[in-house]
Amino acid sequence: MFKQIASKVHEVRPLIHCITNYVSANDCANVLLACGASPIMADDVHEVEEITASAQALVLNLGTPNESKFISMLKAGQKANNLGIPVIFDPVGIGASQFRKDLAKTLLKEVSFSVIRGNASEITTLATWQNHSSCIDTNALKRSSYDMLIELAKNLSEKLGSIIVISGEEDIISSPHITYRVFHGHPAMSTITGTGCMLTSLIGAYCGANPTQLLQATLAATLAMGLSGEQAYSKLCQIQGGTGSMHILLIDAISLLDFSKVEGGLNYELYEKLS
Ligand SMILES: Nc1ncnc2c1ncn2[C@@H]1O[C@H](COP(=O)(O)OP(=O)(O)O)[C@@H](O)[C@H]1O
Ligand SMILES: Cc1ncsc1CCOP(=O)(O)O
Ligand SMILES: [Mg+2]
Repeated sequence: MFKQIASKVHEVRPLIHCITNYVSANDCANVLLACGASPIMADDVHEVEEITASAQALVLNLGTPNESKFISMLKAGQKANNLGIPVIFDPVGIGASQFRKDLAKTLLKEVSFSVIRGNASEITTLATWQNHSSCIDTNALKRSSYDMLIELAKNLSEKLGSIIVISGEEDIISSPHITYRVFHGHPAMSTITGTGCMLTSLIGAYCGANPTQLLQATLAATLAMGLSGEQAYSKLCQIQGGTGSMHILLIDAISLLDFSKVEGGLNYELYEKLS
């Protein structure tokens, strides 16, 4: 199934419209090319609706926000919603300023997101804005922090109607009723900037090419990123490279990934609550 989802990206070559930050924009464009998609970064208000209309997915990334980029995000997001194009949101550094929080709150109100991907701190910040009693299960607080994050992802997904991805040492992918845990990746991935943004773009590509299977596409993209991180790190050790090489090796690995050739199999599971 994952092989089929990934192959579809190469077949369809979906155009992915990214309104994103200037730190990782180039990496995201290269990751999209590496997985078989076609990137377009465009954020001027005069063209975003037209570009979104010709795209198969829209990625909104809050990494370097400003007022005019925000207006563009709103317009592009609403256009995508009207046309049924999946919209993916990356709330980068959402806890860092009141400005980012206000922008994200408005986006969540005005745009319907197919997928929201962030690290644990970003998604926890989003969850605290929702109704506490339904979002944070107090029994879950007593269990391990991953159990707690899983409950939080599930509840947030139900509340917002979006697939929630919490990335990190373990990745959580949750719809309201189905939750997966992915155990791939490597700590070296967080020694370079933009790996989260790259994962969000990859999710955009996989969803854009597989719009009727958004949960499976999101899971496949998350597995693809984790596996690529592992393969990049293993090559990095062979060449005794540093973080600059890790950056390049990661993009290499995404372009070379073949799900049918994954040694050791895929390490993920459907989460089932024990209590
Ligand atoms: N300690 C880790 N072990 C394994 N994979 C990791 C680790 N930290 C990050 N990753 C991987 O790096 C990618 C980016 O995740 P993350 O670092 O959470 O995003 P962000 O850059 O937005 O904070 C994901 O594919 C995630 O699985
Ligand atoms: C460092 C930085 N500053 C603004 S956006 C950005 C990149 C963040 O990328 P990621 O969340 O993927 O590490
Ligand atoms: Mg991030």
